Amino acid sequence: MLDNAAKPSKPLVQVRDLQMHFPIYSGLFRRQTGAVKAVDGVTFDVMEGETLGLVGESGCGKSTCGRAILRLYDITGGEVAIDGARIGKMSQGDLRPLRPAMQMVFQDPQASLNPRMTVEAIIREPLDEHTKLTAAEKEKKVGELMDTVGLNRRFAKRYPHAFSGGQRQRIGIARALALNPKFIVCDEPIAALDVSIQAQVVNLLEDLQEQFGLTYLFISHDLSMVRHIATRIAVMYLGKVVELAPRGPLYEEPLHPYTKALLSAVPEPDPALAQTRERVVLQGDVPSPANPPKGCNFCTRCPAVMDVCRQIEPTYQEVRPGRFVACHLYESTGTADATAGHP
Ligand SMILES: Nc1ncnc2c1ncn2[C@@H]1O[C@H](COP(=O)(O)OP(=O)(O)OP(=O)(O)O)[C@@H](O)[C@H]1O
Repeated sequence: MLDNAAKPSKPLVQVRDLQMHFPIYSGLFRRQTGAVKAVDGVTFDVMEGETLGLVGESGCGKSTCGRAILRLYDITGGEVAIDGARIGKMSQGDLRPLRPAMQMVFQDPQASLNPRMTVEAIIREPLDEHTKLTAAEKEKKVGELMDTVGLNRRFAKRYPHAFSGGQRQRIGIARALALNPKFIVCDEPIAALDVSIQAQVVNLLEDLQEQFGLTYLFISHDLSMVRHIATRIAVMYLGKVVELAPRGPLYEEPLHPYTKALLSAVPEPDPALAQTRERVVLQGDVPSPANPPKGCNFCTRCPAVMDVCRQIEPTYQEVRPGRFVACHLYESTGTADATAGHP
């Protein structure tokens, strides 16, 4: 297991009040009648060399958040800085030279790899687009990348369908590594794989992080898996981060009622902690991100709901060193306002 917690580091990625709203059009004239607030005011840092886990139920906005950070979308609001470069409002042209530094590994290697391209061509494509290497240099680099991710070079001329799910994910990872990135968004990279293969891919990602000093945003709905790979974890609910904490404290003592509920459904390997953990069953469904509740987004399902929660949105604030929570239960104990210091 990788433990970066002790390494002092600086933020590589800074996300501030990020918003990604998808317009809803309806009627004869296709007028905009609303918006899906998939990401609605997310703030966090990803420290150099760390793995920040981003967890939450399906549809809470994790993938949209990852893609918006990489500027695969024109974001609705907020700012993103990568290695000091403010990219939130940059044009795609200005972003181009920065693209090599930030890459993505997708959930479904089957869908994300072009079935009509050989493995060699898939891995070489970013080199074709972003470098002036000669054909021989590219061939050498592709071979090295295949070695790095544990793919046999002999299979370079084969097509993705000839590979297993785990091997296809290795192809996706090799492609993501081709331009020597600093930051990789791993969007549920093992969710589509057999359980027996998942650990191998996680181990590969950890080895690569160590070898190349990579920084990961690791998106997953699987809290027991994230516990093994993430240094810190951000919990999302309905477009917002409700809690962010280092791995140990989050699992030992979750603060936000939503985190408590999520964790109560995860088997706890530590018997002492398992005894103290109360089972929280959430009532009702997640509201639509097109029509989130007034006040706190979680108020319609929160077991600890108070009157204020239905009126006023809680402030996302540092309630203990390194622990950020958006919940009225902790407002009075807050040590900082939302703009002073960041996770
Ligand atoms: N291009 C889009 N246009 C409109 N709505 C979208 C678009 N992409 C995502 N959404 C909506 O935004 C919300 C968040 O979706 P997102 O895929 O980011 O969630 P997620 O947490 O990653 O879920 P999952 O784990 O199922 O992928 C959902 O309600 C989804 O339907």
